[in-house]
Amino acid sequence: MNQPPSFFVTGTDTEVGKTLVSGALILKLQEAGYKVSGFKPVVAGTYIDAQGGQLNEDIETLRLASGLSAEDEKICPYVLDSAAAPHIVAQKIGVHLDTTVMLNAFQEIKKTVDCIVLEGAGGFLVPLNDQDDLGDLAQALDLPVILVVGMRLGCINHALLTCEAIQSRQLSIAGWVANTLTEEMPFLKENCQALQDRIFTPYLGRIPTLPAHLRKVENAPYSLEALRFAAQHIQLPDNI
Ligand SMILES: Nc1ncnc2c1ncn2[C@@H]1O[C@H](COP(=O)(O)OP(=O)(O)OP(=O)(O)O)[C@@H](O)[C@H]1O
Ligand SMILES: C[C@H](N)[C@H](N)CCCCCC(=O)O
Ligand SMILES: [Mg+2]
Repeated sequence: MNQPPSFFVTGTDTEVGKTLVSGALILKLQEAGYKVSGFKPVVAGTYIDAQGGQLNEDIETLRLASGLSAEDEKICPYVLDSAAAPHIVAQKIGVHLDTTVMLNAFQEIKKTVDCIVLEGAGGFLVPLNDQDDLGDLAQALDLPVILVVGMRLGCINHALLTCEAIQSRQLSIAGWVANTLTEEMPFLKENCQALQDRIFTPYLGRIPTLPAHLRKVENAPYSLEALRFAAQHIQLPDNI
């Protein structure tokens, strides 16, 4: 069996469904027979769970999808408490977000799995420190990118800008996903078509609005059921 590539999942913005799609991709790669782990280079925003543990929703979702327990491999080297731009939160507490630390953490996990689904933080050019941003990390890893488009007004421009930024770094876009954040988006079909007409990379599918019982609750990860629902509506990039 060929080794699949790892993927860098980015989005048109923060809160567009990158975690939902990353979890769904992990499930699909597992279904295809691969050992997969999620990875986050940095998270910003934690909550305290019933057992008093300090957790992050994205890490817990990726851990759940990957079938990892809390004791397993650490899938995020930087866990910051405040839900804000990571480089600002880090600076406030005197932490330098170091891309080398992220690259090393990624490579360590890579030794234990066939492939990694890395979820970015916010959009593609979110800064990590005064020099580097997430696009630099994607470039250093040289990973194919999967773009999640959160279907809301403004997403056409955001999607096209993001594609330009990815391609200007000589990275390939393995595909893009339309994620229907709300049912009420006017002209949803036309917006999807406008994107398909302008993004010349594989369209991996459209995730409908999650049914009410699958919606994510605050301070908790997505359920496996929600990730399975999303997985049913997307396909893996070709040749996997
Ligand atoms: N298809 C969908 N239907 C309904 N709600 C959705 C859908 N996709 C995402 N959401 C909601 O949008 C919010 C953001 O989703 P998610 O956490 O996956 O985004 P993200 O891009 O990973 O955000 P971040 O930048 O914080 O990592 C969540 O509250 C989630 O429940
Ligand atoms: C806290 C949030 N959920 C994300 N993890 C980080 C989003 C950073 C956005 C920064 C920006 O583009 O202005
Ligand atoms: Mg997320």
